[in-house]
Amino acid sequence: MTIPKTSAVIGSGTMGPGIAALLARYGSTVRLNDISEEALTRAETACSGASAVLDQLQIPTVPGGSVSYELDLTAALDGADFVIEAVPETIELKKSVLAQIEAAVATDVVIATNTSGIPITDMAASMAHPERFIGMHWSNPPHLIPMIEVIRGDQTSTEVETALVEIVRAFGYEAVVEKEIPGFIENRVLYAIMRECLSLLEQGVATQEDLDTCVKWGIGYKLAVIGPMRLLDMAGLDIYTSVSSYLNPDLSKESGISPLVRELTEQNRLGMKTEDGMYPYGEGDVAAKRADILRGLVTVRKALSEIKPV
Ligand SMILES: NC(=O)C1=CN([C@@H]2O[C@H](COP(=O)(O)OP(=O)(O)OC[C@H]3O[C@@H](n4cnc5c(N)ncnc54)[C@H](O)[C@@H]3O)[C@@H](O)[C@H]2O)C=CC1
Ligand SMILES: Cc1ncc(C(=O)O)c(C(=O)O)c1O
Repeated sequence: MTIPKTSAVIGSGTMGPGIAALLARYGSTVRLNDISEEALTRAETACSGASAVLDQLQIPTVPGGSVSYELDLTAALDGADFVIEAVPETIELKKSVLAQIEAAVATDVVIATNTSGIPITDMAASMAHPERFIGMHWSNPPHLIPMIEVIRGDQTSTEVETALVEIVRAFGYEAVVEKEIPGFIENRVLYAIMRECLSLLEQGVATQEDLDTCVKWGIGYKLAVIGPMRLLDMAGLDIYTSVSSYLNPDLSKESGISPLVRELTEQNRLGMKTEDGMYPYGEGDVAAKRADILRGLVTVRKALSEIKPV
């Protein structure tokens, strides 16, 4: 399967609209579904924004693609060749939505989940046809970050994995096919970074601004060009051995949720979505920051497409 003729994206919050816009750009007829009419209204703006970004990246439009916004789940799923689930990250909700999806599509329709790291096998436990269910972990923003993790559950068929890799590559994206482990690869590494940053912030060793500046320029910039395994060879494994001998024992071992994040979440200070989180946001700040982020990601994506990261 290359790009599916008809797709359904279930959940149109942070991730759904960008996923839908990319599928449509490549010619799929996409139905974007949500239980919230307000979310679907916001999604129309988000999809237009994502499409404008794809224009900036000069991604050609394959004729025939479209996005429609469907409050009714059965209507959204009617005749779908491919379904992506992108509802909130709780396994009970995902299982419930998967059951509804299975009831509405043919038994051979591929159902992919955008879970950030819930084991696919666990999610598939109550499915009638787990062989067609697979992890398809996009990174935010999905229409810009050209790498998707593909994760089989223990009953996912190899044909479905092959079909999904074909779809990912049809977007010109990197497909990383992985073993099933909580958090997969990307989030295990990302959350190790976040854990250490939050620990340094909680200890008063660094401010949010210090952490963002140091990680962006000292790590992110470098790792955008040089992968961490290649960087080990560049630095020298002897250096890594010396440094990790004293540093690894000193790194954060926090196994729970960061106390600071827990406190902010309990205060409903969730970040941009509530205009207050790690940073405060005044009038217009969120829109301005989002625009800056998109501008930066487009610029870097274009620059990186000039080279082949090592
Ligand atoms: N936000 C992020 O940076 C990333 C999130 N993910 C994963 O993608 C999934 C979605 O995440 P977000 O888009 O951030 O969540 P979100 O909370 O922004 O959006 C979820 C949407 O699902 C809708 N929804 C809830 N129950 C539903 C149902 N029964 N049927 C249809 N829609 C329903 C909500 O109304 C909401 O609009 C999660 O599994 C998350 O872990 C993956 C990569 C990145
Ligand atoms: C904080 C955070 N958590 C999860 C994810 C994900 O990839 O699932 C991301 C992301 O950048 O996509 C993230 O920033």
